[in-house]
Amino acid sequence: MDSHKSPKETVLITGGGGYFGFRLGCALNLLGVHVILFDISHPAQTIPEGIRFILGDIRCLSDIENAFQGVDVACVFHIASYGMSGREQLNRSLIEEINVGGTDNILQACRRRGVPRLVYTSTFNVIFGGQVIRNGDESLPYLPLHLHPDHYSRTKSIAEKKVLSANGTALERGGGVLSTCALRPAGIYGPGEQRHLPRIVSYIEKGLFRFVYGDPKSLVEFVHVDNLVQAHILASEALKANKGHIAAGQPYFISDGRPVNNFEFFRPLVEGLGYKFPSTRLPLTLIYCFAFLTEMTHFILGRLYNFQPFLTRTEVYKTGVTHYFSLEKARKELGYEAQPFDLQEAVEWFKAHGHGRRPGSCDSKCLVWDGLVILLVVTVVLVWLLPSVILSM
Ligand SMILES: NC(=O)c1ccc[n+]([C@@H]2O[C@H](COP(=O)([O-])OP(=O)(O)OC[C@H]3O[C@@H](n4cnc5c(N)ncnc54)[C@H](O)[C@@H]3O)[C@@H](O)[C@H]2O)c1
Repeated sequence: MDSHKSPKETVLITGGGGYFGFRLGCALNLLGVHVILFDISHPAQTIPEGIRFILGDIRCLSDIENAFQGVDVACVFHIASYGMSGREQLNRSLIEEINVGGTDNILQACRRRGVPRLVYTSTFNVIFGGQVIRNGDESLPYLPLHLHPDHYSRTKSIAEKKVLSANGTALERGGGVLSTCALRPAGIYGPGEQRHLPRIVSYIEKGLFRFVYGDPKSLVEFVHVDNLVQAHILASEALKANKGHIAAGQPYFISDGRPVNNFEFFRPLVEGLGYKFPSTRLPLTLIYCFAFLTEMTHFILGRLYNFQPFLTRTEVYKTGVTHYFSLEKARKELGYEAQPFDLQEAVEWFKAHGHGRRPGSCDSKCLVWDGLVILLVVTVVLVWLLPSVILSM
């Protein structure tokens, strides 16, 4: 953000208590921007001086209106969302209320309060739903809503369309129109990331990371949190009149620009924490069936015990099926250049927080988990084969 020309600009970040929103808020604060973080939960870290935190729910219009009281917000970064991974993925009504209803409320508040710019944090998943995509670009059509394997991706797609079609709508205060754009990030990583990495580390530590799956040549992408911060700041600038509103109404894919096999990407984390990288490779369809069974079990038992599913179908696709996108449009129109990062910082973060293999620490526990994993695989194979055996009788 151009801190020299607009040092007193105020921005509001929904989901500002979360991993990415907080990181973006801190970066903008360092640039001299006035930052308001708006979230239903407090950030995990101490809030730096100069940043204001407002506790509130995007499902509640009055909470949002209160956050806008007494300030002229120049840009909203709409980052808050729900249902991305693990057990959250299976709570359909909450996902819809937050991702769709919450986005409606934010757009309405922007128009009422005369906020001229909004950057929406979308996802690769609005396009990808398990089909192979190599170097796709923004001309690709949205995945039809009924083909989404999960409700989070479906609702992110609905919300992105709402955000982009709100571009150019009249503001009720101060004249002018609302300019909007959407950034579609790959999987986010970085030090202190709390959504994916701790889950992976806990699987490694429990000895559950005993196999990989899918084609070793399959490629996916990731984005370092600071590259994503850079992209959001550039997108906010590219919505301004002095940049010809070039980003207005536009979506952009954002990644590190380095397609990589999902499991190879995590190799430095596994080995950096002192564990052996698994050599067993299972077929993708087997794991997909297993994920399906896990989801069914959660559907039946989830009300009694809301356990964390080992993997969901969407997670199997996202990790095992090739999909990567071109950064050309983001480079040309936003000036985005991905910086080189790797998982080393994250490894150091986990070590500093007491993780890492101690000699002889997991051998007996691992035997138990090996037994359980074998049992699960056998169950899945049986459930998989049973219908065809019955049909052939
Ligand atoms: N993490 C990834 O790998 C990934 C990949 C692609 C896209 N995204 C998108 O990036 C964004 C940020 O992801 P993240 O990993 O930082 O997620 P996160 O879960 O750390 O942050 C989301 C924040 O939204 C807040 N929130 C949820 N419901 C809310 C509500 N009703 N009102 C106000 N705040 C609410 C949460 O409390 C949380 O702090 C999300 O929009 C997500 O869809 C993430």
